[in-house]
Parts: sequence; structure tokens; C-alpha cells
Amino acid sequence: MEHTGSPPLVPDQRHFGAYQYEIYLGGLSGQVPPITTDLSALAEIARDRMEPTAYGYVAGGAGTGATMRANRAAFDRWRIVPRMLRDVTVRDLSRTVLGTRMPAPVLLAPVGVLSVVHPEGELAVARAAASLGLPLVHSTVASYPMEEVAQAAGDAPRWYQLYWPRDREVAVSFLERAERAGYEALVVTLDTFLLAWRTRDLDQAYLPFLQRVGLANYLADPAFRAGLAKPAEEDPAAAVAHWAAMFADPSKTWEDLPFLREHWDGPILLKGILHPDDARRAVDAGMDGVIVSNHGGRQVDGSIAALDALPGVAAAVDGRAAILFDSGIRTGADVVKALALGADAVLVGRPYVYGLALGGEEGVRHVLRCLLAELDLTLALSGHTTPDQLTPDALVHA
Ligand SMILES: Cc1cc2nc3c(=O)[nH]c(=O)nc-3n(C[C@H](O)[C@H](O)[C@H](O)COP(=O)(O)O)c2cc1C
Ligand SMILES: CCCCC(=O)C(=O)O
Repeated sequence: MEHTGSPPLVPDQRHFGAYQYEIYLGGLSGQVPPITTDLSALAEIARDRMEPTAYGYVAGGAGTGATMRANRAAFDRWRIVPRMLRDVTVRDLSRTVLGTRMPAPVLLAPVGVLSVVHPEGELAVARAAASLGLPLVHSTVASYPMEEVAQAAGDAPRWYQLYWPRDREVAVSFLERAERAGYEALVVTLDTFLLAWRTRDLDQAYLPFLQRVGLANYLADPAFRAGLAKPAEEDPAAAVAHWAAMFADPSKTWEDLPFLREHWDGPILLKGILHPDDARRAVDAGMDGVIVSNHGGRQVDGSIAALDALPGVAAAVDGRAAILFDSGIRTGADVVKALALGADAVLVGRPYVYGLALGGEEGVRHVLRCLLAELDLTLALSGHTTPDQLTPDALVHA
């Protein structure tokens, strides 16, 4: 049967919003999605199905959880003001950030130790991200080494997150390995040179690293192994102690940044920037981008909400570097708000981790498709066809 003027039931499959119709059509054969489409409800569902220790680690924040709550409250205070009659039939969410083309301005935030959530951990995440073409940021404390994750990602874009170790040889080795394995940009996380006071983990006396989860990148590293008196297999406790002593370096300052440039040819982003002056300093030091982030509320209890920090950083950077954002993104509308306030792209953290916990690779893909679908639909329904059209004018502060 030919269409005679009426629109097709399933809209253009190139639009992420088509996932909505795929789900509705599944209903005709009695299917409902395996996991909720309400990404803000994922944590609650995951709590009942995950190991209490793993759930506590993922869901937890620093101290009283005030920063996590602030992250969400900040999103609630901004409201989108939809515009009408603007022909939004054809939409294009793709964007190129620091040379990496992405089908939508969304990346998977670096999250460590994912095998505590699902045995396939970062490999499942890499496959899910690759199937959608979304860039993945591989954590230094991942439970699979960067070379295996790169292989799982195939042709899909990938960035590397560095926890800047005290040991210079290990740092150089990590950067060389990441470059060899095809990681395109370097994300240097500045806000976690110490682990914060995390009461959920403390109350359960749980730290996955002590069980050697999260040490895969280190144990696969010749420079790290060279620093061990005995092979890790013979003396696992000593390997963990060595890791804990060199994993990060609280003495680092702005003067140390040239080291990164010396050992990394591609773009460099600093993650954990919240103050406009730090953003300015990053740009002045020749960094290519900043990630406005409070680590999902996991480091400083009572910190500024990441979204509240974004406009100030955007003004300070003033187009001279890329601005990425994370901490609190749960829905497509949240992505719209962060883009409107000056982010070139956002990273999403816990939601995909819960997807992994609830459904492995397929669960991660479902969560990401929900986020992208809602982003596409929100963009269109508020009168826009590309992320470039989003400016602070699209919002009011309620
Ligand atoms: C379980 C867990 C582990 C994390 N591990 C890392 C990490 O290894 N490196 C890093 O830079 N950030 C890490 N983060 C922080 C995320 O990259 C990101 O900043 C944060 O999750 C964003 O907030 P959201 O979870 O509210 O989306 C981790 C976050 C979680 C929840
Ligand atoms: C010691 C590294 C901690 C991993 C991390 O970034 C987190 O748990 O938030």
C-alpha cells in the first residue's frame, strides 16, 4: 500500500526519536521494554537487583549526599520555553567535538570498576556505545585493560581518562598505551586525587580496589609491574598497596600541565572544573577543553551543583576551548538544558551503569537510546532542529 498524503507511522529512522515508535509497535505483539523508559527511576529499580555493596558504591555520593541532590535541584530550576511553528521535520543532532564526530552530543562518562556491576563490565559498555556510535571515555581504574576495551569498541570513537599517577614512568606508559590503542582525546580527572568521605561505602566497609577490581590497567602495565618487588600473582596485597601509594598525586599543580602536552599529541581536557578562574587557567595553559563536573556529587559534599557552575565557566572560556558537562544528567531535557547553558556535549554516568546492572550490553543500549530519543523529541518539541540552535534564550530560571 502506498502512502497517500498521511505521514508514515514510523518516522524517519535516522531520528533517535524513532525508538519511541519501535517501543509502541512492539506493544502490538505484546512486548514491553525490559527496563523502564523513565531514566530517573533506574536507581530505585537497580537497588532491588544489585549487590548492596555494588549498589552503594555506584549510587553513593560524598558525605550527606547534598551535592548529588544539588545537581538534580539545579536542573529543576531551569525550565525550557518551547517555541512553535518552526518546521522541525528534519533534525540533526550530530556534533564534532575536538575532532571527534558524535551522532549526538553525548558521551559515556568514565566509570571505573564496572565488573562489580556486571561480569562483562566495560566490554559490554564499549559494545553498546559502539553500536550507537557514541564515544566512550575509558577509566584508568576500569576492570578491563584499555586495549581490550578498544577492541570491543572497534571503529567507534573512544577517549582515555587519566588518573594521573605519582609515578612518572607509569603515567608515560599509560599515555603511550592509550595512543597506541586508538584513544583520540585525553581526559585528565583533577578532582579525585583522594577518595572523599563516602559514608555508604564506609558503612559497608567496601572498597572494590582492595579486592583488586579496578587494577586491570595497572596490572597489564609493564611500568607498573616493574615497580613491584614480587609479581602481583604472588603477592596481591603488595600490588594493591603499591597501587594505592601511586594511584594519584595531591601535590600536582598547574605547573605540572606541560608534562601532559609533552606526552600526548591529541586534545586534552581537564575534568572537574567548577570555578571560572580554573577554566580560564586551563585555557591559558593551552588545554583544549574542560569538563564541568563535580564527579556526580561523589567528592565534595556541599559543593556547587555542576549545572550552576556551567554559565560562569562558559563565560570565562568564551569559545576558546571545548566545554563538556556532567553530573546529574538523567533525561533528554537535562541534556537540552546543559547544551543551552554552554556545553558542547555532555557525559552521562550512573544511568548507563544501572542499564549495565539490569541488562548487560542490551541494558546499556536501551538506556542510551531512551536518552537520545528523549533528547531528539525535546529538541523538536521545543522548536529546534540542531544542538547549535540552543542558547540560554531557550530557558528561563524558575
Ligand atoms: C561508580 C562510579 C565510578 C566512577 N569512576 C570514575 C573514574 O574512574 N574516573 C572518572 O574520571 N570519573 C569517575 N566517575 C565520575 C563520572 O565520570 C561522572 O563524573 C559522574 O558519574 C557524572 O555524574 P552522574 O553519575 O550524575 O551522571 C565515576 C562515577 C561513578 C558513579
Ligand atoms: C579511586 C578511584 C575512584 C573511582 C572513582 O572515580 C569514583 O569512585 O568516583
